[in-house]
Amino acid sequence: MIKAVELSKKFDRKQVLDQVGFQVKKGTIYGLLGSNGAGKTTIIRILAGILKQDKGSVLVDGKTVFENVALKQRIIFMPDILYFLPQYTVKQMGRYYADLYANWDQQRYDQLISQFKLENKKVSTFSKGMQRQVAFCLALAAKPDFLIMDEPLDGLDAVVRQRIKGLLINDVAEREMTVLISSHNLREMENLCDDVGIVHKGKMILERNLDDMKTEVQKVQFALRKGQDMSFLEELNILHQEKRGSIHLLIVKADHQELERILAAQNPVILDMLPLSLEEIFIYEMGGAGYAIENILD
Ligand SMILES: Nc1ncnc2c1ncn2[C@@H]1O[C@H](COP(=O)(O)OP(=O)(O)OP(=O)(O)O)[C@@H](O)[C@H]1O
Repeated sequence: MIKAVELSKKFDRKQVLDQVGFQVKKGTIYGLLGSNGAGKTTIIRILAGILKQDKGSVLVDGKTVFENVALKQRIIFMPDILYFLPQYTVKQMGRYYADLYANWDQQRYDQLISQFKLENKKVSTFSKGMQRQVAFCLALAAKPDFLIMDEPLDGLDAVVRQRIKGLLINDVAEREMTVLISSHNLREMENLCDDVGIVHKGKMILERNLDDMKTEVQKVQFALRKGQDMSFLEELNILHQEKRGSIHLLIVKADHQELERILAAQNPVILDMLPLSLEEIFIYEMGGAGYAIENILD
């Protein structure tokens, strides 16, 4: 498990992180979401042991990362700006990682390199997107227990992004790898993460389990007969309500079947339970804090 407790950090006099806390459970993927400058990279650098917080603590498997060599062996940190040893080819980078990481799997590295169709050239001569693919091959072949990545899918085309997501999900399912991934795009994280946390101006403003979120909030449209009593609506936890002609549209925090039962009991003329995207749930749930959400829905 990765556990961050009340992390605070100032740069000069600016409070960049203010008591940020979250947990990434073993064998799950956590998405750290936020717009530019929210504090994601700072959090990730602290987790990776590159930067020291002013206050709070970070524990990985119950231990601190800073200056813990044995623990660092089990963690791969993929920064937003990649660094490769100058002059090193794809194969040479593999040999370098083999020396660093006890779990290194050469066969897997060779497989991944051929799957991504990467030639054995100097990594520095590759495009940014190809360098990112090499970084993923290295990270996955090192078989870390913890993989911490800062905006890793940026600049990759849709096919490669999908392939990488598949590989990550596979390692999480098979080896119980624990993943923390930062992103400024909620849609990108929707089919990847188990949990997400939204950081805004250095504060954690919302943390949710995505499966729970999808089962807890419903969208429904219905129409009743003219003049029919609507007082049953007062019993519902309505996040959003609209009326178009005789049709009512509701976003409600409720169990799917329970809501359907309540509405069906009114003998409606029309009753449709509608699909709801994660984006819509966030927008309605966040209410007044919508400003922080808009930027991660591009
Ligand atoms: N070394 C530093 N010195 C001074 N200020 C810094 C430093 N690193 C980050 N900051 C400031 O801290 C704030 C948070 O930056 P951070 O890089 O953590 O945000 P982010 O969420 O990763 O943003 P982005 O999505 O743009 O990468 C910003 O206001 C940034 O200017």
